[in-house]
Amino acid sequence: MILPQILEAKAREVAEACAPRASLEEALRKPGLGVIGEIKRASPSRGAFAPHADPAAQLHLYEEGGAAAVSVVTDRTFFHGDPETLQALRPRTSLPLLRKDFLIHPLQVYESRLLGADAVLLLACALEQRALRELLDLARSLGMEALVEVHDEEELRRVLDTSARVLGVNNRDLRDFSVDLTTTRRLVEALDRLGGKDRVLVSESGVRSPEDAEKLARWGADGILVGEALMTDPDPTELLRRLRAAGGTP
Ligand SMILES: O=P(O)(O)OC[C@@H](O)[C@@H](O)c1c[nH]c2ccccc12
Repeated sequence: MILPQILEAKAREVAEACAPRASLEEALRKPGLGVIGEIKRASPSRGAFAPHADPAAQLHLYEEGGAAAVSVVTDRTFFHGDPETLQALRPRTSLPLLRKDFLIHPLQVYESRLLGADAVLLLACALEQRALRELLDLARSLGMEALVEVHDEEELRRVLDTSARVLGVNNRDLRDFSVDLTTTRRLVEALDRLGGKDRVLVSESGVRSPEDAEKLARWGADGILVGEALMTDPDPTELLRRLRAAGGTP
C-alpha cells in the first residue's frame, strides 16, 4: 500500500509549511527600539509618494539599516500595493515579513501564509470580537503571528481580552488622517494600568525623525513602524540607523 506513505509524507509537508518561521515578537523583544520598515508606494492620506520605488532594493536598504522586520502593504486599490510583491520578497530575506492589508475573512489569512508572510495585520476597528479571535487563532495555527492595531483605549481593552501578543498603536486617526504621536504615550499608560505589560507594543504612523523615535522609546514603545519617511528619504539605511540609535538600540 502506497497511500499511507503518501499521506505520511503529506502530513510532514503540511507541518513544515505551518511551522513558525522568523518571529516578529522575538525581534521586537530585543533590547532597544526595534524598527519595522514598511514598503508602501501610496496612501489615501498622502497620494502616491514613491510610485517608482523598487521593493527588492528597499528591502535590502532596510536590512542594511538593521530593521527588526519588514512590513509590506499589499492593498492595490487604496495603497497601490500588491500581494505578488510580498511573494517576490519572501526568498530574499530571513527577516520577519508582515503583510499589511485589511483582513476581514479567513481566506485572506490562508492567502497571507501562501504568499510567505510571517505575520499579518489585524485591525481591531475593522473586526468584531469574534472575528478578531477567529483570525488570530487561524493565523497562529498556520504558524503566523499577528500585529493587532488599536486607536483608542476601548479597542485596547478588547484586544487585551484576546491572545494577541503584539499590539500596534496607530498614531493616525483614520477618521481625519491627523497624526498625534502622544496617542502612543496615552495607550502605553493605559496598557500598564490594564495589566498588559507582557504584551509587545509597536507605535505606528507619522514617525519621521530620530527625535520622534527617542520620544516613543522613552514613552515605552518596544518598536516603531515607519513607512513614508523611509520610502521618501534619499538614504533610508542611514535614517533607519539613526532611528534605532535615538531609540537606544545597542
Ligand atoms: O507611512 P507612515 O506614516 O510611517 O505609516 C506607516 C503605517 O503605520 C501605515 O502605513 C499604516 C498603519 N495602519 C495601517 C493599516 C493598513 C495600511 C497601512 C497602515
